[in-house]
Amino acid sequence: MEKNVLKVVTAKDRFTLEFKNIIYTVKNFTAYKKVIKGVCGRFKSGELTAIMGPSGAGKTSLLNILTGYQKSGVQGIIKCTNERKRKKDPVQYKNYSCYILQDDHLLDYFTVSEIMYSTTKLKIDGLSHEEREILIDDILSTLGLINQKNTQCGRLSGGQKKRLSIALELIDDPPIMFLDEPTTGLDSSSSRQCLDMLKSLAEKGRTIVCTIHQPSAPLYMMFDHIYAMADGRCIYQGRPEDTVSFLASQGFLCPQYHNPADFLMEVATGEYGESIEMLSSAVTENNSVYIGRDEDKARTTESIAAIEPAIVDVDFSPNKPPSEWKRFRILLNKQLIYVYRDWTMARLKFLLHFLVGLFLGATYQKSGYDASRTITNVSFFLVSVVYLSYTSLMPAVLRFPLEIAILKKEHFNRWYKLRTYYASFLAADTPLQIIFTLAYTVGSYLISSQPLELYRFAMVFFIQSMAALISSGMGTVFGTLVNPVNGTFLSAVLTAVNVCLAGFLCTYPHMNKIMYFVSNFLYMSFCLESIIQAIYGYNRENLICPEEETYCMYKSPKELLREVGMENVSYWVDVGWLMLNLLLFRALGFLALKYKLRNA
Ligand SMILES: Nc1ncnc2c1ncn2[C@@H]1O[C@H](COP(=O)(O)OP(=O)(O)OP(=O)(O)O)[C@@H](O)[C@H]1O
Repeated sequence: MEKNVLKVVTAKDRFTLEFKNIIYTVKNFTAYKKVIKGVCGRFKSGELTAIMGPSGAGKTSLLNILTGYQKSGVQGIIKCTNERKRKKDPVQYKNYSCYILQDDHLLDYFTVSEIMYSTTKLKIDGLSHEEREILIDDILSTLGLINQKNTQCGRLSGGQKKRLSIALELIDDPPIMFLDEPTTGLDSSSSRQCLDMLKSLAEKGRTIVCTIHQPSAPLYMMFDHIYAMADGRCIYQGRPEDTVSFLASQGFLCPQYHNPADFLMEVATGEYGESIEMLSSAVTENNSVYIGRDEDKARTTESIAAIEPAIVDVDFSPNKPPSEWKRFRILLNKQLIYVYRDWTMARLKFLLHFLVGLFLGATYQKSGYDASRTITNVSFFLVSVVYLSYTSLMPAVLRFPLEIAILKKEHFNRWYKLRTYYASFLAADTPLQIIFTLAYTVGSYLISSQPLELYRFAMVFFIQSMAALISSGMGTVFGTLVNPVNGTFLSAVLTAVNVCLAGFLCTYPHMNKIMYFVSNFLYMSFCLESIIQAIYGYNRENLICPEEETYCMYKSPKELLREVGMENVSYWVDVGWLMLNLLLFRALGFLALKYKLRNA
């Protein structure tokens, strides 16, 4: 398959984006603030457009609105038209666009070629291995990344990461591209390379819109269309070479040899007196001139006509995407490779769980059969459940904020559905949690001298795994909804409450009735109850009372069950409640992610 990524876009797939009276209001505690104050404009195919303006002017807000990333608080009309179809709704033209965010969220442990390959599989179905390789080489060569093909993403420079983010979106070749500050953090030569590449893409008929801070004069002149903003209003839109004459017509004379972009920003920030109101009114008047300019229309039609005869095999009908099942397998594979490569994620944790199991087992040695240490043994299981819960909860709380950044970008650009991502996450996370729990349970169970009966071991292992899985689910919810600091605090509070009400530090017969009722909803109380049943229930024989002890109160396991108020507890009912807890937190995790993606 011969494929050139800088192909010409057919007339039918050229999109023009028009927006009218866009108002964006945000709520700051009790007050409302208008961030965008009724702007209008048109971004055409074949043009590289820059949204410019001083910091806080509303550039990113406008871009978020045009991409459909920001929906709440927005009023106005966005219309996307092309030669054959009339599309009015951002949700519809979203299928033809991509949004490259300012921060490049990439998986550090994958090489450029691996991440490109897995993304081609997520985006396009039905290509052979060779065809994918050709497509990848083509895109990487175009973006000057071919020499970094085997470099890990984490080791790329800022500019290379930016180009890789663009390369990933070019795989399914969208005719509309939005980029938030593609040159921020790049030196002048990398900025030029980046704009050169965007310009080439635009010249072939794509609609390319990016925000930019304050370009140098040569970079400014590379754009086809400037959309300048200040204080939520548009203060100039037109060709870069017309900037100086427009400002002069409004009484702002640009000094000779001064960069027009700098001058525009100086005027925007009020260095030459109050200007925003006047300029935005002038732009509104001129809008009809720019938008409806006959000469422009003629130019567009002309350029399409000139390009069309050269078109070969360039239909933009979206590539055939793979089924969500295929995507699930690709994502799962990616997650497993990542877990394998990041040795702290699996190997280090496995080793630590095993060592801590040995350590705690040795600490509670003999407590499993010694009747004088029965209470100590119950505390051993409480400590085990707390340990396994906390070590599953905290990584999820800390990991998810990073995960969401990648998820937002990939989900927004239609790489996969949220449910596919979540299913692959669960499919990778569940066995991991179970393996970690096994690493802990084997050593701790044997060294603390618990009954050597396989079914009791299996019952304890099962409950401890449930504790780890439920906590991981809770961690997903906290990590998604709140920042790591608040997530850590919430986790600590929740664990402390769970420990207090687990039925050991304060036994059920001695517990306040309301607190006893509350404990019925806490997973740790079910965990402890069912483990005590597994160890001391099921007609366990009397424990051994050491010779040096004159009396062992809990020689009979039934006595312990009676004392802690658990003689009528059923292991399987507790398992049922734990399953419900698990389902609840996994479902909440999904809803939290959905909420987060909707309210990006
Ligand atoms: N959700 C929000 N809540 C409160 N204020 C907001 C919100 N979103 C944007 N703003 C405010 O709106 C203004 C414009 O923000 P925006 O990020 O669009 O500016 P910008 O031009 O992209 O700035 P910069 O170049 O510094 O990134 C800022 O004053 C910002 O604080």
